[in-house]
Amino acid sequence: MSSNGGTSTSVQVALRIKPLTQDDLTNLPARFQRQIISVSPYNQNQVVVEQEKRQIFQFDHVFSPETTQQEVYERAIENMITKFLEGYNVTILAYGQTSSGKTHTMGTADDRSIPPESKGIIPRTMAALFSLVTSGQYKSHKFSIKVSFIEIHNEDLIDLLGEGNEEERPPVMIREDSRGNIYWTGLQELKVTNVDEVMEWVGVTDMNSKSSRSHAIFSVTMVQQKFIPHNYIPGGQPVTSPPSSRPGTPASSRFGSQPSSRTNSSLDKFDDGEWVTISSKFHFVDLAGSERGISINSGLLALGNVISALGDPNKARHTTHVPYRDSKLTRLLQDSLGGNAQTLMIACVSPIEYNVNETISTLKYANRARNIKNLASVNQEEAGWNDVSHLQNLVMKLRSEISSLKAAAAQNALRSQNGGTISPEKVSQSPIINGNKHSLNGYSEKNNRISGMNTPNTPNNDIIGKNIPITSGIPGRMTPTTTSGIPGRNTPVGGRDTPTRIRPTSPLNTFTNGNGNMNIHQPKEKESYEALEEQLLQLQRSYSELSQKHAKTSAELALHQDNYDEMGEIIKNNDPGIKLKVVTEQEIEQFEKTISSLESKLAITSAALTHSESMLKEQENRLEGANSTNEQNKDLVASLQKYIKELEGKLQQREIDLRIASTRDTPPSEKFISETIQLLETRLKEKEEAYSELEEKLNNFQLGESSESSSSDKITRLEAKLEFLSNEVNKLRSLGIKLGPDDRPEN
Ligand SMILES: Nc1ncnc2c1ncn2[C@@H]1O[C@H](COP(=O)(O)OP(=O)(O)OP(=O)(O)O)[C@@H](O)[C@H]1O
Repeated sequence: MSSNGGTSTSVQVALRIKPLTQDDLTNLPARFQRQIISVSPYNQNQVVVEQEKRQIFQFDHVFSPETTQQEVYERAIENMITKFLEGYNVTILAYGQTSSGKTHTMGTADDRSIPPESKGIIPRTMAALFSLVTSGQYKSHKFSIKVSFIEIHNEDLIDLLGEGNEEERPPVMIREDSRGNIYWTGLQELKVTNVDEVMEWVGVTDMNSKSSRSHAIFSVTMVQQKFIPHNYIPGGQPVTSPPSSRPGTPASSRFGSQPSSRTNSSLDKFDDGEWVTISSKFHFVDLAGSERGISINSGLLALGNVISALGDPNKARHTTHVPYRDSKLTRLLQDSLGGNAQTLMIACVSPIEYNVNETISTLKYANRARNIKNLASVNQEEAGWNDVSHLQNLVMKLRSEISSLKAAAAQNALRSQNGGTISPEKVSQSPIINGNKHSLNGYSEKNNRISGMNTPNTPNNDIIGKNIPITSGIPGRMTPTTTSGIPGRNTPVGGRDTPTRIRPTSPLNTFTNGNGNMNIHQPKEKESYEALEEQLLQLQRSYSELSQKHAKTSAELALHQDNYDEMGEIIKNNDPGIKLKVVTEQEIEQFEKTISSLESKLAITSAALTHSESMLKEQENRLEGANSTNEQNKDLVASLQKYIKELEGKLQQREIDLRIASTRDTPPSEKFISETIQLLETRLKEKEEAYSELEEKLNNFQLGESSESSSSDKITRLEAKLEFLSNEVNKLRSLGIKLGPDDRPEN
């Protein structure tokens, strides 16, 4: 599978705000029904959350509560179908709290009872896909479309389309190929040819009863064969039509309609261009309710960690490890997040205040996902390069072309010898032509021999087998020529010449005029002849390599088969002298199940550990915050204490003033006087204490701690206060008030 370059694309994120439903209106107290989220009136891709503080979030699309299913499809999904047909992997994920509209949006639970306008993304996409692949636009393509549907519940993979008893089915296993593509085995994949069939399968799974704690993944795998003419201009119109089928392979049906065919000779058909195989997969993921993520669902937890590792710009810069293996969900979505896929996340939210915390958390989560970068590329390979029969045919065609060219060259040589004309007899007598004839005969014998040996493949079946290994069959096994007697064993065509990977050219087009007569210029002809011979040599080399590989594989297979047979014999004879432990397929399956369950447990533990770590970090941050608040509070208490002291001072002063004022009209009593004196003494004492404190500070004053002028200012202020107090005392004395037993009033 070649990657055609690869385009870096960000994960697209759409936000969908659900309308207030009858359920919300009846079940929630009216005071919580206030709508707190809306589309910004200034930017259609922004939402505004109105709470104590206003928050604005930006997305690639924002769908208001009024947006219809059709509008969501047209604005966000339609272009992804085009990408899927171009050969890109596509993933759409619906994220959000329970009842936020994920299933409604995806159409995961759609069946016949759903009115057309309410149908979700899956039925709309499938309808569009089938309509496109059967349209004239893709008439030169052959398609094979398969669907699968799985549920992930507590790290268990459940095949929703699986037949029979769940316990008896092979375990669903997640695998990664050498190119990093994720695929799964043991899963039922159903070939579908129209949207009704698809929705029937979806309908029988009863997704309406899907737990909000489980994830549902509906997947479409598409394999298409496309004919690319040699004079193909990328992005432009193909210049020629493709042949009806690849040579040596019967044409497979394209949902009833055959690709258009020309009335070309088989050589023309073959040489016009090449068949390429494009395979792509489309995942529709309806995630579990996000509010349960933290407490229950390790998949969502791991998804959060993956998004965080890929989407948080600070982390993404330093993180080399992305914890895909922490859960089955993230493992399945590995190539959709940061890998080879075009990905859209639809974040679903409720509009009302009651759900505000979950809404904000969804908005933040989705916003982070926008930073994830994928590297999407078309999954394409030329058809037949792993296919022996295809390569054999290629060798035959090239040999035939060389023979024709040799014949033409001889004819030309004779024509120039005879002044431009040539009789048929002369042609047949020509030694060159005889040589040709001989070689043509030789070729034709070989041709017969090869055709007899080959089992033509049906391209679609062959390709699907290679790309999506489903059950225990060996992926990518070629259709063998069975001579060894061992079922399924591949046998190479030993000792034959070898083709190599080249683009077939069209020499006949180059050398044939409109009437089909030869019109050959010798130098040109020689060049082409040499080029063809070179191509043939290359093909022979490559073919020989392929044969050797086949021989090796066959030998290995034979060895295994022998061991297997030997063991079978031992078991059959039940020889008590030999105690051999025979590992049966059932045991392997059992091991795989145990490994799978251990992996699940490990994933849950690892996800919980990651979660605990993040909780710990959060607690540490909170503690740090609390400490700093504490410090601030201490400062506040100190300044408040100071303020209270000041107020107390003022109050005392005010009391003194009042007492003095009251003595003006009536002579003060003994008690009054002694209380006033006590007050004044306290005040004086306080001032003295403050004064001595200041004096001490002044003594300890270090240069640089405070300016000299500010210290002297304080002293001046204190001196003024002292003066004020002694004035007050004098005033009291002048009123004849005795301020102590030894005091002498002024009169
Ligand atoms: N955009 C919408 N328009 C009309 N009704 C909607 C919309 N979105 C959701 N609903 C309705 O709200 C209810 C809850 O939606 P839905 O079942 O899709 O939520 P969910 O997020 O899939 O929940 P869960 O996590 O439990 O699977 C359903 O009755 C659905 O029809």
